[in-house]
Order: sequence, then structure tokens, then C-alpha cells
Amino acid sequence: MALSFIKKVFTFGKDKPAETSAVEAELEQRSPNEVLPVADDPVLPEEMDMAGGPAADIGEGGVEAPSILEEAVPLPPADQMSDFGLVPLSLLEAEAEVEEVAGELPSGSSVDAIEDETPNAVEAVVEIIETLPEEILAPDVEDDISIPSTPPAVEMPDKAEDDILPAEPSEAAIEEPRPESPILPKGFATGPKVVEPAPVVLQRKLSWFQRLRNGLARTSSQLTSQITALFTKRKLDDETLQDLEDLLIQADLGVETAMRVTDTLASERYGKDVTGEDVSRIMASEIAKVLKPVAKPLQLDLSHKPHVILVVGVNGTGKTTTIGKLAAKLSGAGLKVMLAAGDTFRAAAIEQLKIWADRTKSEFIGTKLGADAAGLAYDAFEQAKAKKCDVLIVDTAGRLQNKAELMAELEKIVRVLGKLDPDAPHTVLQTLDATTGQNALSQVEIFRNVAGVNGLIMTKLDGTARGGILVAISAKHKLPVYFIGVGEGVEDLEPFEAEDFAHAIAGLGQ
Ligand SMILES: Nc1nc2c(ncn2[C@@H]2O[C@H](COP(=O)(O)OP(=O)(O)OP(=O)(O)O)[C@@H](O)[C@H]2O)c(=O)[nH]1
Repeated sequence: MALSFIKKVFTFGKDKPAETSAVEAELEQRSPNEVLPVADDPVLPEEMDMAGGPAADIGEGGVEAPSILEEAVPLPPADQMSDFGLVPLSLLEAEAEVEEVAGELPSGSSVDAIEDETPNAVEAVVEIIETLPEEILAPDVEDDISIPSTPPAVEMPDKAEDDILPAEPSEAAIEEPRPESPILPKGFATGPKVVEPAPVVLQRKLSWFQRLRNGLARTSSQLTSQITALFTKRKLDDETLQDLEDLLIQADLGVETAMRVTDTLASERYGKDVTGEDVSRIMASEIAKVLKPVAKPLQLDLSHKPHVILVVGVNGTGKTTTIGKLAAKLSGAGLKVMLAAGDTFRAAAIEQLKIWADRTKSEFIGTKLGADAAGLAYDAFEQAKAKKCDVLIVDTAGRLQNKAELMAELEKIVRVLGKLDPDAPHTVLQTLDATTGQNALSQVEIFRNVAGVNGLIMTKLDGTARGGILVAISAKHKLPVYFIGVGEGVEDLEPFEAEDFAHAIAGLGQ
């Protein structure tokens, strides 16, 4: 196509215009020896551009050139180019310009129009072609050039109807043959979904006691290693007893329990050799004595319809989660439960409780964010009565015990519930975060005064708990401890067992 077009232009040879165009100036700067090979049917590599691609730099000898093309086809000396069917690069560049201009003109424009647009390029083409031998030019010379207004019709060979093949897809649409088992990215799988029976659990989930022990490991291992260090090769005397008492107090067990342990130890072993294990055993036994009276089941008076449980505590101590766990136990036992989202401070808390209600098939009552929590508690109580619920559990917003305003709101909730039933709320549960330590002691003190807390649940005993504080709280307040939380899951709420807890703190087995 290119050469035939040039040939056509060639037949229109004209005088060179007087002024030199920028294109021409550039062309003139180039070595006349710059050439590209034009084979009969040239197929250039994709990265080569006929008009603007890297030119082959042929030296005097006409051979050196650092291009892919040269490596593939060694070039002859410049003066013999045409003998080998080669044309100068300058010709191709001028031709490209002419073609580009022609392409921008309206279809049907004559060659004169092209010349008007780019006289210099046409002139350059003509000039160069005049120097080329006839045989490298295309044989089909026509005397007129015009840009066809319609593409030439392609003559198709006649085909019998049966021979008509479906239209062939375009090259882009031709799909690569697909491998039989495609390799999918990580996280995907193929094939029909297979419902497999649950595999035999080889690695059993940790028992709640193991989780409790793990949670209390920090307390227990610290204690036991210090006790062992204290009693290695030492007889039990006043000094070691005092040191032991200090250790126990540091472990949050409280002065009272610490003294119980040292008194018992002194009465049994004073002046004798004592091992760390002896001390741990006595410690576990004394702690269990403190905890046993408070390890009680949560008593439900189902003559009340509903039995109202109000759940209070500092932010994040696990109120909402514990309510979900309790609801699961109760509704699982066939009781009709309603959950009331009295934490009107936090949208997420309302949503969280709703999810727990759905999950445990409990009734749910909520209100809008920022609404009066006492009003919601009242409505919940009425609705739970109307629906004959067995248990109503009311969530409340977490609050710091030193925020008087919030504590007053809590007082109001209790008062309002009491209007519908003087005994309500029948249970006021406080959640305590086992990772808190000493602060939990004052939390109980204050919530007990404001909301009449009459039972405790210690949560997060599976974490890095400082469970010693529960012993101190129990010794001081003697409030029932109903459950302990040993995880975030619905089943991770265990009845509180004094012996187990005492053993876990002392680092002993169950
Ligand atoms: N590991 C562990 N995490 C718990 C336990 N109980 C609650 N949590 C987590 O503690 C976080 C706080 O629990 P929530 O139930 O939202 O506490 P809350 O007291 O209702 O919080 P506020 O609404 O902010 O007052 C959540 O991430 C719970 O999943 C537990 O026994 N073990």
C-alpha cells in the first residue's frame, strides 16, 4: 500500500517550493543513508514504528546499526540499497506525513488537496522516489489519486447455503482453551459444595477450667514462683510469713484472705520446712473457704411474670455480652425471655442486644438513641407482663461509678421498675471485668449503693485476668457470684465454682 501510494504521488511530480518547511528541515538533517529495509512483504516487529521508530544508523561502510532489525537482517552498503529492494527512511517518513494528512481530509478529497495541506512532504516523496529504480516501486500505477468515498467492495466467492459457516468470532473474542482444572486464587474453590459431617475434633476446645486457669495464669504463676523463691531452704518464721502476706496482698487477694492463709500456715508449719506446694495447697483451701459462701446459683422467682434482671456495671465490663449468654441459657431451657436495650447512649449497644435477642430467640424492646432509659425500662416491663415473659433482662449504659448524673439515672431506672412491682428489679446483676484489679472493689461499693446490686458476674476470666480481686470482693461484700465469663462466645458463661476458682488462682489442677 505504501509504495503504490508513493508511486501515485510520483506521477504528479512538481517543482520544489522556495521556502523550507520544518518537516523538510528535519528530513534534511538526517543522513541520506538512513534507510529501513522494505522487503516484498515486510513484517516489522511490533515495537518498530515505520515513521517514528528508531532509525537504523548506517555508517560509511553501511553496515553498523544497533537495532533488532539489523541483527536479524544485515544491511548492504548505502549505495547498493536499492539493489536489495531497500528505500531510504526519509522516504518513508515523508510518505507517512502525506498519508497522515490524507487521512485527516474528508473522504473523496483529491491529491491536490493533500498537496495544498502538506506540499513539502509530497515534494520530498517525489524527490526521493525519482532517485529510486523503477523495480522497487509497485507495478500498478494509476494516474489519479483520490481518497475513496466508500471502501471498495470485496468480492466474495459464491457459496452454497450449506457452506455458510457461522460468523467467526473476532480475534479478541476467541477464547484461549480453558484448562480442565483452573488454578483459582487463594480463598476460592471449585466443584459442588460438599456437606461433610463435622470432623472428629482432634484438638478439643479448652475446657472452661483450662480457660480459667489460662486466664489466671499470670496471677498464679507469679504467685507460685514468688512463693517457691520465698520458701526455698527456709524454715517458716515471722519474716517469711510477713513476706508471704505481702505477696498475697499484691495479688489482689485482700488483707483478710492473706491473713487467713498466713495464720493457717503458721498454725500448721511454724518452725518447720515448708515447700512452695505446701503454701499453694493451703492458699487454695483458704481462698475456697472465702468463695464458697458466695458461689450461688442465680435464683429466679418465676412467680413474677416476669422476673426482672437489671444488669449494671462500668463501660465495657461485658454487660451486653453477658445478657446474651444468660438469654441463651434461659431460652434454651424453655423460658420466655425479653431483652430491653436500656443502653440508650450507644447505638451499637442497641444493635448488639438486638442481635443477641435474635440469636437467642428472645423478645426485644429498644428505643431511639438518647431516649430516656427509665422510660424504656418501664415500657419493657409492661410489655413483658403483657406477653407473659418469664424473664425480662434490662441492659443499661456503662457508666463510671464517679459520674453522679449517670448514677442518678440508674437510680431512676430502679425506681421506675419498682412502680410496677415493688420487688422489681428482682435481681440487680453487676458485671466486673477480671482484668481490672483493685478498681473493681470500689465499683461494687458504689453500684451496690446506687442500684442495690445483689449479685455479681465476673467476665473476661479467660484473658489476662487478675482474678484475685474477686476473692477480696467476696470477703468484703459477700455478694453472690453467679457466673464467670470465660470467653466471648454464647456458651462461655459458667456457673461460679469456688474450689475450681481457688485452685486456678493457686496454680493447682481442678
Ligand atoms: N474474652 C472475653 N471477652 C468478653 C467477655 N465478656 C465480654 N467480653 C467482651 O468485652 C467487650 C465489651 O463487652 P460488652 O458486652 O459490650 O460490654 P458492656 O458492658 O455492655 O459495654 P458498654 O455498653 O460500653 O457499657 C466485648 O468485646 C465483649 O465481647 C468474656 O467473658 N471474655
